[in-house]
Amino acid sequence: MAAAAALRCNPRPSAAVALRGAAAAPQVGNEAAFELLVGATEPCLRGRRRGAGIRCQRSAAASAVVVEKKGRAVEPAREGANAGHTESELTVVMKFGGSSVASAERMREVADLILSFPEERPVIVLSAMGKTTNKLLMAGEKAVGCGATNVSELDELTFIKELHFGTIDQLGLDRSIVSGLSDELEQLLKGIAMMKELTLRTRDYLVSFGECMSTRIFAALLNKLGVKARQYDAFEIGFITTDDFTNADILEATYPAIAKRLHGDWVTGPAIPIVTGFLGKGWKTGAITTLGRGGSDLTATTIGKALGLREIQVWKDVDGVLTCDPNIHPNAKPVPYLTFDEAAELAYFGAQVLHPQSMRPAREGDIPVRVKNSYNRRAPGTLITKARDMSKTVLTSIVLKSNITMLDIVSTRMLGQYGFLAKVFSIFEDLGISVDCVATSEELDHVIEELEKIAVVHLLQHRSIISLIGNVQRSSLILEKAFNVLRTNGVNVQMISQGASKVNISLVVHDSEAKQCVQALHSAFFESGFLPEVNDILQDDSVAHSNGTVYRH
Ligand SMILES: Nc1ncnc2c1ncn2[C@@H]1O[C@H](COP(=O)(O)OP(=O)(O)O)[C@@H](O)[C@H]1O
Ligand SMILES: N[C@@H](CC(=O)OP(=O)(O)O)C(=O)O
Repeated sequence: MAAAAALRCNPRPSAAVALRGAAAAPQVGNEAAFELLVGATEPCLRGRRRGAGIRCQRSAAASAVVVEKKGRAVEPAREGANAGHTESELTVVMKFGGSSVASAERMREVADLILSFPEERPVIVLSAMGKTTNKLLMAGEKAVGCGATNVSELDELTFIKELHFGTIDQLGLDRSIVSGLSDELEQLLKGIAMMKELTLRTRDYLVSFGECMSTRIFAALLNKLGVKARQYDAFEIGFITTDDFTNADILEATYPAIAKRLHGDWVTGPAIPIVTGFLGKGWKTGAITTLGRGGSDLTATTIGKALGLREIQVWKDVDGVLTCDPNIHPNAKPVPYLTFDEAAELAYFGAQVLHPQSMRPAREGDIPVRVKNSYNRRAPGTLITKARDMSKTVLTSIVLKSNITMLDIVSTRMLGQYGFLAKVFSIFEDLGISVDCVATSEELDHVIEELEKIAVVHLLQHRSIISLIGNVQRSSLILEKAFNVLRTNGVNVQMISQGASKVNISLVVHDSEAKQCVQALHSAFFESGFLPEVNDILQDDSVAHSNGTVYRH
């Protein structure tokens, strides 16, 4: 597991506690300091996305800027989330994650679920079956050292073949749907074994087999059920990305390209499009890229925006976005409504339920996102929109990101605050490391070596970031309650930071105390009657959207 880092820059040795800063325009006063929170796998940097001038995780800023500059999708996409749709148009995108399509039985249920909405004309986005992506990665790692002759015997390869061919058999489909891909996969693993290396580019090609196979099987199932479906590999229909293998960003050209292809095909011969999630094509290399783990959510929202669909649905194995990770607290309960900002913040700070970049296209297209449970269709889920009534909201959700490394940086030279901060950022930039993506200790070593030329650097490992997502207009109330809980539990908070987006307060604590902290905070905020309004909201099954439309579950 890659280490993550929280970074605290203190240009004035006298400043004791680092409280926020904006990298774009550090308005730090004489006594204040500057701090960053940086994460390995997800971004946690204040100000980073707001123009910090450094490379962002997943190069998100790059593509986002292009999108914003050039505006939204072109024809035939419709304007706005609520544009009227004619019979000839696709209406929603429904994304099903790996857990939703993990077996033949699950595929049947998902087919049944889709068909239970006869009024919809959906685009379907699928992830790889179950844990296929992990197995493919493991097979690749093992292939590097096992020798070409032993590849066929790799447990992971056997598992993947059995899962997919077994599913095909149980569904009464033809094995030829994926046999070519299966052979190609084995060949690729042999190639990796011969080369004794697994590059990021090869890694993306390798994991693409998961989505390529699941979508072929599912399209064949629908066709067998008498429902016309057409399979698409995202990298063949216009998902154009940067060439940042394993973490590619979707480029602007994607929107008109996929709109043209999907809409055009639908009009000439209606068939439910079944699209591979997670995958794209690098614009320079032409090679298969992936959008980062969990990237199928982003595929779905990209399609939603491109086609100007009425709604984006992401079907998971939980009853929506919950008040915290259910693996940390069994009493985590669904959050009925969220804004795009809240959902994005939640995802950025580590809630596994949504891909960190996935809210961007939905927000830009103003398309509501509904998070639903494919195992429990009747659960209302979470509706994510541009705005919601925050008057009763205090706290929405608590997110934990563990295994963070904190860098305490104290200036040793008279560079002045601005110069010092600029230098700190440029060190990361020069090393080609995203400050929120300091992935390995080796990378950290280089950073520290450089930083030590201008500062005294303390490395504090095994830290966790606890993010309190909610109404920061009520930050005093949140902090009062949170510190009360932490004090009662004898926990020492090592850093505190409030996001510029006004929906997030982050606390850094030691890893060993983090889980217990989240549990205590969850109990205090969501289970002790402190927030009766949450229960009020749960009773209410509708919410007024900013444009006056009332959405109902
Ligand atoms: N705040 C949260 N709300 C809901 N689920 C969460 C949260 N934090 C972590 N999770 C985890 O995220 C999982 C769902 O995300 P993911 O596995 O990516 O779904 P899928 O593969 O179906 O797209 C849940 O099973 C849950 O364990
Ligand atoms: N299969 C990819 C992409 C994805 O989105 O998966 P899921 O929807 O199951 O999180 C992954 O495991 O990362």
